[in-house]
Amino acid sequence: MAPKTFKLNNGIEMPAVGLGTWQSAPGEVAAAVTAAIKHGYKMIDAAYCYGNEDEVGQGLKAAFDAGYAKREDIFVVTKLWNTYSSRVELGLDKSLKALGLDYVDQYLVHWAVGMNPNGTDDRFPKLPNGERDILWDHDHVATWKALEALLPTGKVRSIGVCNYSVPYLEKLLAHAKVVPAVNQIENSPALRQQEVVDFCRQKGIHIVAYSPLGSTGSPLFKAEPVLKVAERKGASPGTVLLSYHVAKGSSVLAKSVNEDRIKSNLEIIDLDAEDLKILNDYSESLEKEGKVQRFVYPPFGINFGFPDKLEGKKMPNGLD
Ligand SMILES: NC(=O)C1=CN([C@@H]2O[C@H](COP(=O)(O)OP(=O)(O)OC[C@H]3O[C@@H](n4cnc5c(N)ncnc54)[C@H](OP(=O)(O)O)[C@@H]3O)[C@@H](O)[C@H]2O)C=CC1
Ligand SMILES: O=C[C@H](O)[C@@H](O)[C@@H](O)[C@H](O)C(=O)O
Repeated sequence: MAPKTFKLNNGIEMPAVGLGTWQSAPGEVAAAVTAAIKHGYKMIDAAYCYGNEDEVGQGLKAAFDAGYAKREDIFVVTKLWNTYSSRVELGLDKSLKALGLDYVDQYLVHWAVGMNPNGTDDRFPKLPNGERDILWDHDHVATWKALEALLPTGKVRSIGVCNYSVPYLEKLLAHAKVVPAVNQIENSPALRQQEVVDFCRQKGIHIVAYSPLGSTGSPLFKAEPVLKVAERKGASPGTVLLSYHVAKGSSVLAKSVNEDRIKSNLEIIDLDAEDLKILNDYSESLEKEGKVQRFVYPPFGINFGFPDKLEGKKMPNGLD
């Protein structure tokens, strides 16, 4: 049977499946969180930058008040936004306040980026030319050290990163006292990211797959190999796309604000070697043809070191 949790490198258990909340509209996300917990979700993924942590918090409270779960049964993840990269505890405190919680189960660096804390906007400061107001001398290792310092406060049970490629991880690990518990990355059969997945496995960093369904407006539900596995299993394409990660030993986050889809996304099935071969062959063919699909790549103008995106942009911190 597919595992329901995975043990992190600090010994705590992380659920295999979580509800995503990015782009979940105000007025919808609280109900989505409550419905998810009612139907058995044990993990909710949030972020300061999503601008909806207060509603996520309302959804959590409603679920706890209704007796669907207790606080300690739900693994709550949130993320440090780039304008707080040098004000880490403040960033966490703002998230905790919005969520109405006194601790989160996991706190993540959202991107290895610093953005101007005194710019035109709290989340997305811009330069007069419209570009993002990036701190080019930002040291992501210093931000990580500030996350490490949060552990003794009891306000976070685990810490990790998102969107870290191998070169960024190598630099981080050379200075880290605490190995990140997870690397939350975009991952799907259309973006297998084998290099960073293998590296993380070697280092004991658990992979959490985001945009597993291909994010908003996804073409993956119609991809022929996904449909083939769905037919073999008598399951929906969504179930195949989510079960694929759990079969590979990763956790997976699926966003929905629709109660039926929220419910169905919790159905994880066992994929066998033949199913995984069909999906892996699909990934390999996309890689060979240079057709891998990365659905989430915000316009930071930074080279994050992912092999499919080495487009000559600057890397901060002398990485290039
Ligand atoms: N760390 C990071 O930088 C990032 C983290 N994330 C996290 O990962 C989560 C998931 O990724 P996300 O990019 O949202 O995309 P997903 O791959 O989860 O896809 C979400 C989209 O698929 C639709 N959908 C959901 N379930 C089904 C289903 N069973 N059948 C058909 N359509 C479905 C949703 O619409 P509807 O709501 O109408 O059902 C929505 O449009 C995010 O919400 C966020 O929490 C995501 C991106 C980056
Ligand atoms: O978590 C989801 C994504 O990383 C999202 O936070 C970013 O894409 C953000 O909207 C941005 O534009 O930088």
